[in-house]
Amino acid sequence: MSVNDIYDVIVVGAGVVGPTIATALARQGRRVLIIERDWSTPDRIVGELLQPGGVKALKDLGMIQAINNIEAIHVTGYYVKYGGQIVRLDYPDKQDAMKTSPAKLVPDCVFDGNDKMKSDYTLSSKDWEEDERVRGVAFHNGEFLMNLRAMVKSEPNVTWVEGTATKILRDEENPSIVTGVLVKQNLELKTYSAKLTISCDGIYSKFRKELCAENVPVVGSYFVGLKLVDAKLPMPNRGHVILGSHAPILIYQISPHETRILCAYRSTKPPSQTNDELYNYLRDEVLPALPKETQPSFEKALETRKFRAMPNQYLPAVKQGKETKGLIMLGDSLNMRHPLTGGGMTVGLNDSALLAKLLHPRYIEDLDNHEILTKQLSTFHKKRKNLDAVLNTLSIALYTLFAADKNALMILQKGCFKYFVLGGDCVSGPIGLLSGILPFPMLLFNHFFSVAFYAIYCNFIDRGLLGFPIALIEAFDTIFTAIIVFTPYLWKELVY
Ligand SMILES: Cc1cc2nc3c(=O)[nH]c(=O)nc-3n(C[C@H](O)[C@H](O)[C@H](O)COP(=O)(O)OP(=O)(O)OC[C@H]3O[C@@H](n4cnc5c(N)ncnc54)[C@H](O)[C@@H]3O)c2cc1C
Repeated sequence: MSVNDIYDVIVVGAGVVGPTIATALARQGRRVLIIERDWSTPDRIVGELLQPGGVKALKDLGMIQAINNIEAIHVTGYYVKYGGQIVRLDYPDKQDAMKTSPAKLVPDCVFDGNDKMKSDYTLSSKDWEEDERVRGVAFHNGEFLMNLRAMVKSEPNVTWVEGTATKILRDEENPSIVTGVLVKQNLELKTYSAKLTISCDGIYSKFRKELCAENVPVVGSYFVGLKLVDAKLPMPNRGHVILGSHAPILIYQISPHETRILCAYRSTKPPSQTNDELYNYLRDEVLPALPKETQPSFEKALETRKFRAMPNQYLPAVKQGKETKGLIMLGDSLNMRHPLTGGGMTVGLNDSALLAKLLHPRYIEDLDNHEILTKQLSTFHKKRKNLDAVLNTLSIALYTLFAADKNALMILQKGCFKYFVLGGDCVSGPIGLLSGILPFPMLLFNHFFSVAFYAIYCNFIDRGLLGFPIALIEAFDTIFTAIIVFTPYLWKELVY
């Protein structure tokens, strides 16, 4: 075992979030070590659609170039299909986005490296700049990551190593203080020390239990991913959401020839591929629900039987810096939500931008000043809440409605679609919330319960005069269900 230099910061994990916080802190003059177990291009089905709120955070971090030269596809909103009906949801106006930027959480802080973000931004073509609406972007997750990694590696204050962090090291005299990590590099164990360790080790984080052993992720369902080749989509440059009696299906183009399809699977256990259950579900329930023009590419993908499943987990964030000092969780190791709304990277990148601002040397000169660090982490916990409460609660609530498996949820699902059909604020509000542009929990509350009451109203109309008594009973059940699927999550997100 060898003892290496002491760094200001160790970042564990070079996925989506790790390189951004490492780069931001290095640009503030900190000496940063970033540890990743595998620097080669990952091939994953996660993190392929970045919402406009995430694009903005990436700009804020001075790393917008990471979406360059990867044949990324710009995204202008959503296409939602419910049975035979279709509704188009456009992302919000840029003007609204300017007024409500989540990146303005700490308005008076500017990155030292801000100038770097002006150059070479392929998607900031005239077309992009002149579009009056904000945009999202879809890409190969692996290629996006490789751009982020190239950027962090090029920072003069950054040292990078390939190895697996195996243990968090604590001060012998005061074990509440984290002093670094033990890393397995080839077959050797190395000790790296730092004033601050930031763990961005993702969904299966080894280290989140160091902060709070009781806060464990809950698997709600699975997503099964397939890659479609040269798929025809009814509305290109949009995320496609297909609703019906099946669990929700998501489709978005990730490169000129490839399109991702994620099919939700209502199970808390991974779907077995050893029998035909999954194949039959995809063939019998998913295929007929898809838009006609998309079906041929799906059929081809189905025949390859190359299905990849990922768990959809929920994990509320805990307050950091109190009991364990010198260790911060960021990204999926801190907080997870349902991927249906594609909010994970937006939360992670906004958290990264906010944390970097709060750790700027003008606020905390020495990162081992635990008193100030605890204060800044408390501010971090408070300031991240608005955006994160919106994206996390919305993801869980929408999934519950869209994967409806009981009558009250089906009423809510139908009502939600009909609410979108109304247009105006009934679209701009929800899509502004989902895109990470409107970080207002009360707005989410208003829209959610407007959907619930509208769903009840629509159900009364559908049932007619004769069905009034049934509709009345269903009204109580629906409002009760709406409260149960929504308020505990919003409460957890805002209060803890
Ligand atoms: C099915 C699915 C689809 C999703 N789709 C989207 C989407 O379209 N849009 C969106 O915004 N979000 C999406 N998400 C969420 C998104 O992928 C995550 O929020 C995001 O990747 C989190 O970034 P991260 O850096 O925290 O973790 P990751 O990106 O997973 O990075 C973790 C990194 O840490 C490394 N690592 C782990 N342990 C160690 C260790 N011990 N030592 C060294 N290195 C280590 C890993 O190799 C990896 O590189 C999806 C999630 C799922 C499950």
